[in-house]
Amino acid sequence: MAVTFVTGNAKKLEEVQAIVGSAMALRNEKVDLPELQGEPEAVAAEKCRLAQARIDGPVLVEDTSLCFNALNGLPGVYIKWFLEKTGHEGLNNLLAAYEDKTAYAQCIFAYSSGPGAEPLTFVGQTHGRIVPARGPKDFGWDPVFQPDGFEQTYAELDKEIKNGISHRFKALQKFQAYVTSQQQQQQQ
Ligand SMILES: O=P(O)(O)OP(=O)(O)OP(=O)(O)OC[C@H]1O[C@@H](n2cnc3c(O)ncnc32)[C@H](O)[C@@H]1O
Ligand SMILES: [Mg+2]
Repeated sequence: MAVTFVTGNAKKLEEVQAIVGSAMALRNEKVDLPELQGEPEAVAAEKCRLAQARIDGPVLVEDTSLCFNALNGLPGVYIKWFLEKTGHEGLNNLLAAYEDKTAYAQCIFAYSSGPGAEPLTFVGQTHGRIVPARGPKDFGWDPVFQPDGFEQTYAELDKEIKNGISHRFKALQKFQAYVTSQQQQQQQ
């Protein structure tokens, strides 16, 4: 049965489709789920329960955090509001008082196989640092995040390169490995 990926974010959906390709049957439902608070895994799991309440069958959601090491992981799951209210410059300014500009991007997919099933979570992280904005401004905080090992920001990197090293890619790899293992068990 096709898995329904629930997100209100068209750019996320594009990346998920590009990463998964034809390997998995995914359909999309565009629902604006509430922005929850708490620890990232708990937020992703609760988001999945809320999505499952609206969708019959297997459901997948993801929640993305941008975590500054100098701030012990904040803005974290609240990055959406920080970005919206302070912009790229504000994100840089948050770190003005600190030497340490390192950060990590984190994606947590939460999957429920059907109503009543407890969500499973799959975490992916990519480490890097926060820099003044460079590159196209069409996806979130991509212009201010420069992944380790690269001279370009996420926004400046070719899409295929971002999708081969990203927090989203790493989390999806784990999710896809889980799905494959489930399919193998069913065949036995
Ligand atoms: O409906 P959902 O899936 O929740 O979509 P959303 O846009 O609300 O997404 P989140 O709640 O996960 O909030 C994450 C924020 O980070 C942004 N974001 C997510 N993934 C990103 C990425 O790979 N690069 C840059 N910005 C990203 C996104 O636009 C939001 O502002
Ligand atoms: Mg959201």
